[in-house]
Amino acid sequence: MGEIWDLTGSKLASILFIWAMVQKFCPYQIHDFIKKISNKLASLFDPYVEVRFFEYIGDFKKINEAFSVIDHYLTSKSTNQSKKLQGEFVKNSLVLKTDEREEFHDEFEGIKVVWSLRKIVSQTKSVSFRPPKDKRYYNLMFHRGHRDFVTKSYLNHVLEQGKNIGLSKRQRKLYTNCKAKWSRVIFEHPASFETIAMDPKSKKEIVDDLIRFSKSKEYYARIGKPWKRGYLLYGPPGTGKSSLVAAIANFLKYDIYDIELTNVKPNAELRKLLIGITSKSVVVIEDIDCSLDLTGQRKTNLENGKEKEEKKDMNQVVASLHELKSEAAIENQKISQVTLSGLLNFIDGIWSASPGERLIIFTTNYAERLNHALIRRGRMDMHIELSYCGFDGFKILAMNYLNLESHFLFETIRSLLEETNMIPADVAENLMPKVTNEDVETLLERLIQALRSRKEEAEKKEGTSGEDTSKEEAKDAEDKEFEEEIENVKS
Ligand SMILES: Nc1ncnc2c1ncn2[C@@H]1O[C@H](COP(=O)(O)OP(=O)(O)OP(=O)(O)O)[C@@H](O)[C@H]1O
Ligand SMILES: [Mg+2]
Repeated sequence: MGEIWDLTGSKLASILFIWAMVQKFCPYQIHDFIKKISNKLASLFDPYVEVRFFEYIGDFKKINEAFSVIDHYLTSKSTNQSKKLQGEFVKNSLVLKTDEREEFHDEFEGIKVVWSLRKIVSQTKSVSFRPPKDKRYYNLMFHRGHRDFVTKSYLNHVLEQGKNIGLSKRQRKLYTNCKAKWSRVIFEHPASFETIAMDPKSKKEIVDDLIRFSKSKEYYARIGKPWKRGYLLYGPPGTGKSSLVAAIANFLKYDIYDIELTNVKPNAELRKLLIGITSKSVVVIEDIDCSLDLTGQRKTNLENGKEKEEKKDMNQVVASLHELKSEAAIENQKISQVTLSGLLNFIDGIWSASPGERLIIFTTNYAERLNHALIRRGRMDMHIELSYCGFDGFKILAMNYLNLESHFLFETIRSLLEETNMIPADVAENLMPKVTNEDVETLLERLIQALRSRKEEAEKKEGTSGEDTSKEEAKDAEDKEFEEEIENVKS
């Protein structure tokens, strides 16, 4: 054994000596040539290919998206396998990651690869207070025989999975517009389909439609239509239209873009806003009927006497505001600048041309006031009515607010809800304790009381309207008698 080491040692010493001579006396061309040959020789004995994905592109200037997508993929897969983990607090929750020293072995369609997180330690001496940054990168190693498979199929799989994981984990945003600019806050609304009180059949239809839509990328491409869908939510105030918008965004894990049309000058600003809307988003225009110029029907109504008066009043208000020359007056003037055609262009034009899945939702209290062109199928594909609280809706609210599945008072509530109209917001309000320690029975009794008085009010109204009609009928009969008398006198 010792002899072998002696022999190898002396051979190694001779090779190093010759290499030193070559470096000293040979010209550079020969030097490079020998280097190339030695690299080729080395690759013959090393069959592995390595790919590095750096965290930053350039000099820490731009984040490499591939790195973060791979990070999502590996974090989700490796935490189940790794023996050494690292804990980090990310956005207020604990995330476990594979320790930097650990390798992660992945297998896809029978091909094995090895991932590791490495870093190039910075050698530069920093003059600032900040410590110099190390260059972190993910290293992917695989057999060179699988080069094509890994660089195409496997990496596509990693990027797709990583993107989906990233999207489901990201903190979603609520965007609102001030003129042509979006400002954003973190979107954290607790609404979900489980907590929305509405007819279970329509709820199922919406959920099915959303699932179908979110999985239909190829379908939309095949039929040559943009990957968009429009919903019109209509119903009285307090029936859950805004809550349903939040539940839809939560279900799809989309951002929300809440457009305030009265803040927008048409066309130019609307177009600018559009360009800023990203994929996987719900665009909402609440109370769309409140913008006068959006409703053709309303324009014709303005010709009617009562509405004419309203218009006159409006003009007076606007005029007096103008007199004040306040900023609010100028803003008010903008209301009339939003046009129906501007909005139709918004839905059909550039909006449709931009890639990615998007949902557009209009809400209104008066669906019948909207111009047909705006809500026809193809623009607003689903028309969803949110209405007064039924017994199914009540049971959901009782579960949300009281954690109550059944109670002997439920039957009384069922029959009262069948006999009278109460919006879910009012039912919910009655189920909320007004003082501490109010028990379930007291709250249900209060709701029953509210329903009974609502019913009595409705019956009284019906009674008075009945009286009114009989009064009118009596007056008509009197007039007729009077006319007949005159005719008789004339003849
Ligand atoms: N269908 C519902 N399911 C659950 N909660 C509801 C429902 N409807 C109303 N609520 C409750 O009432 C409150 C008001 O509801 P929401 O703002 O969604 O009504 P809306 O239909 O958008 O009213 P508006 O037409 O005035 O904008 C919500 O915060 C929610 O707690
Ligand atoms: Mg609302």
